[in-house]
Amino acid sequence: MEVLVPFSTDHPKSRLSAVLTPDERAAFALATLRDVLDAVAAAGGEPRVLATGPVDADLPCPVTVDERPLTDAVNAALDARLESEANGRVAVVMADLALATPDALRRLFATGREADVAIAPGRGGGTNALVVGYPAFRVDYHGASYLDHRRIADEVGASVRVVDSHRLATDADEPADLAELLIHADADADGEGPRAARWLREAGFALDTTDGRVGVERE
Ligand SMILES: Nc1nc2c(ncn2[C@@H]2O[C@H](COP(=O)(O)OP(=O)(O)OP(=O)(O)O)[C@@H](O)[C@H]2O)c(=O)[nH]1
Ligand SMILES: C[C@H](OP(=O)(O)O)C(=O)O
Repeated sequence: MEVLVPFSTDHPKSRLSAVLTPDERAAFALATLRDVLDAVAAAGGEPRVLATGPVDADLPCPVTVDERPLTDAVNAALDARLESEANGRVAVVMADLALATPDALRRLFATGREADVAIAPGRGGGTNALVVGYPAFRVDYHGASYLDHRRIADEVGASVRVVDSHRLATDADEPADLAELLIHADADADGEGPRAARWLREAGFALDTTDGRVGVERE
């Protein structure tokens, strides 16, 4: 299954600007993208990065550059693929799913074969990953896009399955998400763990468990 991985090269991860400089945000976003591409390939998907501009790095898969906003770029890519492939399916997996594992993605892809649309919601109402096998379905990202995607599927008569996955629900959007990333990368790491968590540790981030909800602190 082809797996589109949208990636913003413009001002990535602006919601992390309180804790990371622009160069750090770009490096962290790239580390996370690489983790996601590896996990997609290990799950049997064929990743393709859908980027807003050229990616200044060697990536293990093709890159399509489309400067349009996220929703327009993804819909154009879905159109091109679903029209030409009868019964074909395309997945869209966000590049900031720092905890995505091959197992979690395999489950997403398998669920996507059982319905017209499979959605892995993000915490906070976003759509972190989906599989589309229904040409009339269109994405509409931002805001509570999980609810919007369910409504759109309903309107066009597409069946929906929801993938309930902690790993796919966690995206690296805000400083609190970095704690989530360190917690689970630490618990599951064999060897050095994924690049994104390693990058955070090397940048001096550690869990802050001193009081209340666990967060991150930086040396
Ligand atoms: N191709 C493409 N990808 C995008 C675009 N905007 C965001 N993305 C990617 O879509 C995913 C979800 O993005 P968001 O979390 O909404 O945005 P972000 O740029 O990562 O972070 P913020 O600036 O904090 O909103 C990430 O993988 C982004 O790299 C866009 O306009 N085009
Ligand atoms: C793209 C957007 O991501 P978020 O801003 O919720 O991370 C969404 O899932 O609709």
